[in-house]
Amino acid sequence: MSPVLSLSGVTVRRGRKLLLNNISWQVNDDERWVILGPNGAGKTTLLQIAAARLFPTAGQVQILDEQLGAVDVFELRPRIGLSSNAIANSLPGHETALNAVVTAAYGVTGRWREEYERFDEKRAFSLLNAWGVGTVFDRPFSTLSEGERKRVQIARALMTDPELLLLDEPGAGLDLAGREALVARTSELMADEAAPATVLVTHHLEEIPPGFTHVLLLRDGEVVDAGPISSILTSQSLSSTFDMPLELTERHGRYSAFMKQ
Ligand SMILES: Nc1ncnc2c1ncn2[C@@H]1O[C@H](COP(=O)(O)OP(=O)(O)OP(=O)(O)O)[C@@H](O)[C@H]1O
Repeated sequence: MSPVLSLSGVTVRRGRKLLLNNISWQVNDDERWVILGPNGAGKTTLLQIAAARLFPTAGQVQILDEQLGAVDVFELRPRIGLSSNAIANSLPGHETALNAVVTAAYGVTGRWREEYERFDEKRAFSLLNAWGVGTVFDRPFSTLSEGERKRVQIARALMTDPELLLLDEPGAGLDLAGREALVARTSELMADEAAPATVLVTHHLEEIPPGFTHVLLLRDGEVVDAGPISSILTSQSLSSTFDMPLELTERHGRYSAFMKQ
């Protein structure tokens, strides 16, 4: 077990607003973390830091044994798989699903004049297949359904065989069957010993795939609690995080929560 991500006293300030306040957090290579918290809690900001796409105003960030601020982020980023709305929005809509994935190998979003190795295209295709979207490989990204896009994005995030995988709301906008398929596939990936350390941001407890080991609860840019899901995710900790009396239920490794009646 060794750390892949380590934050110490991390603060992000924009004007007078503190987006993150004095966050200390460590992710080890065999851990799968979920980040939960209300709208505006700072989840995406935290993930952007973990992805080496944002520098903190104060504090230290160590990613894959490199110190943020003292490393060339363009060398570090290919070692981190990121699936987020921001990345999806930067993918040119006319690019095919296959190109949306294969371009990750070159750290770009659109195909230009690069000569892609046959090996890369084969890997991109097999990732599309593994995520159940192999049949849409030649369709423009903009014509894909939300569920197809989300799966293409995850395939893209895995293209460079990352050591750290960051998924920002991968289930947002999916219908029930799409969500369940995504949860099942992610859970399968997490069960693979070779899978990278993973951090998943979600709004819905139903989207936590079985196999996730840890949870970080965030509120107003501060950590409410963090640690193993089995001990940290409770009705009480959720109620404090969301400032509402909530009752947590767990069944076969799946979670949900409702307002206490
Ligand atoms: N450049 C900025 N200047 C000022 N405030 C900002 C800036 N960027 C983000 N914020 C604010 O920081 C807070 C945290 O944003 P962030 O997107 O990290 O939250 P989140 O937990 O991911 O929210 P959501 O669940 O709604 O996606 C929000 O209140 C947001 O409005």
